Amino acid sequence: MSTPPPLPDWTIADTRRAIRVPTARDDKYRRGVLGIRTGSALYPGAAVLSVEAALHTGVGMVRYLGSSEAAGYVLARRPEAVTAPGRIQALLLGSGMASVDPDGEDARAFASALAAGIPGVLDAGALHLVTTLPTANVPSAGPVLITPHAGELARLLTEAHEPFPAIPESPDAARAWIEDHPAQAGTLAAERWGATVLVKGAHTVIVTPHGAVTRLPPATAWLATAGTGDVLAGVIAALVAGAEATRSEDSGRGTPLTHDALAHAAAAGAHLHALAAERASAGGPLLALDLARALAPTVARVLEPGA
Ligand SMILES: NC(=O)C1=CN([C@@H]2O[C@H](COP(=O)(O)OP(=O)(O)OC[C@H]3O[C@@H](n4cnc5c(N)ncnc54)[C@H](O)[C@@H]3O)[C@@H](O)[C@H]2O)[C@@H](O)CC1
Ligand SMILES: Nc1ncnc2c1ncn2[C@@H]1O[C@H](COP(=O)(O)OP(=O)(O)O)[C@@H](O)[C@H]1O
Repeated sequence: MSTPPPLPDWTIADTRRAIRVPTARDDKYRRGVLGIRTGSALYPGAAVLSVEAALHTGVGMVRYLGSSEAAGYVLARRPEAVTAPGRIQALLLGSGMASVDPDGEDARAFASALAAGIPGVLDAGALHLVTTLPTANVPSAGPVLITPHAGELARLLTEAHEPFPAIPESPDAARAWIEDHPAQAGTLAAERWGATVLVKGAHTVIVTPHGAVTRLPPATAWLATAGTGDVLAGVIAALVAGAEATRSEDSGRGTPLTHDALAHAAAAGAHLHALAAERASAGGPLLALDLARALAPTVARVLEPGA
């Protein structure tokens, strides 16, 4: 296959445009509410990290709708999170979860959010749901973003019902190929499953189903530590909730967020994550929770005139 055309380099101004800055007319609901289904008895920390990241990126409210085991940790750390169900502008599913049952409650909740036109983000244990989404070809459905690392994308591509000829059969060889060709691998998945794909790693790229590719500048390799991907999912999902809040204010129901807008939020989220990593690391080791806390001053810095 041919290499998709790269877009121009990503800039601070591009990231700034993805941040929904509150105005005097806003309240917490108008700013956007993010639903989060992350964490599990096995990985409760991932729930804390994704919620922390979303709140520090800036969102009107987080509804934490994940496991009751993880909810206790989330609320102990962040009483700002609300566990009551209700309206949301975006839904994040999968960080810190073992393989999500396609017929279970989490998958059903995700599918009904999409059917209602709400954008969705799939991470970690929920990535495989992208292969069976009932709304993949429904124009009024919310668009889906998936955020795999090379190993997770290798599993998706090698286990696909209809094989991909370009992809080596063994998951290890496929992973190595994806690390060398993240844009091509992301394009295969995006075109096959009608989702926007963010391939994370040393070279993060975002691909839309119609083949637009965004490449992020390289981030610090101190990011290669447990929990930073859970933070990334929370950052991006918060920006998606803000984008959906703006879209619904401007256009109402019936015209869901476009994949271009979803990809823009994903790239801006990855950029904020990389800038916050610089701040949290300062040239040394960084911890995922400190990365999440560094997001608020990073957003402020990006919004400064002339940044
Ligand atoms: N604090 C938390 O709660 C965290 C939760 N996490 C969650 O953990 C789940 C699994 O994520 P992963 O990225 O680990 O999943 P992966 O499936 O990418 O990683 C597991 C793979 O790594 C291999 N592996 C494990 N230990 C290894 C070692 N010491 N040396 C070499 N290979 C090794 C395993 O054999 C397996 O193939 C996700 O749901 C994720 O969200 C992670 O984000 C880490 C932090
Ligand atoms: N070598 C690296 N250089 C720069 N960024 C990296 C590197 N390795 C990982 N990252 C980033 O760190 C994060 C790791 O995510 P992930 O693998 O899902 O970790 P976890 O599952 O522990 O949360 C991603 O944002 C990824 O882009």
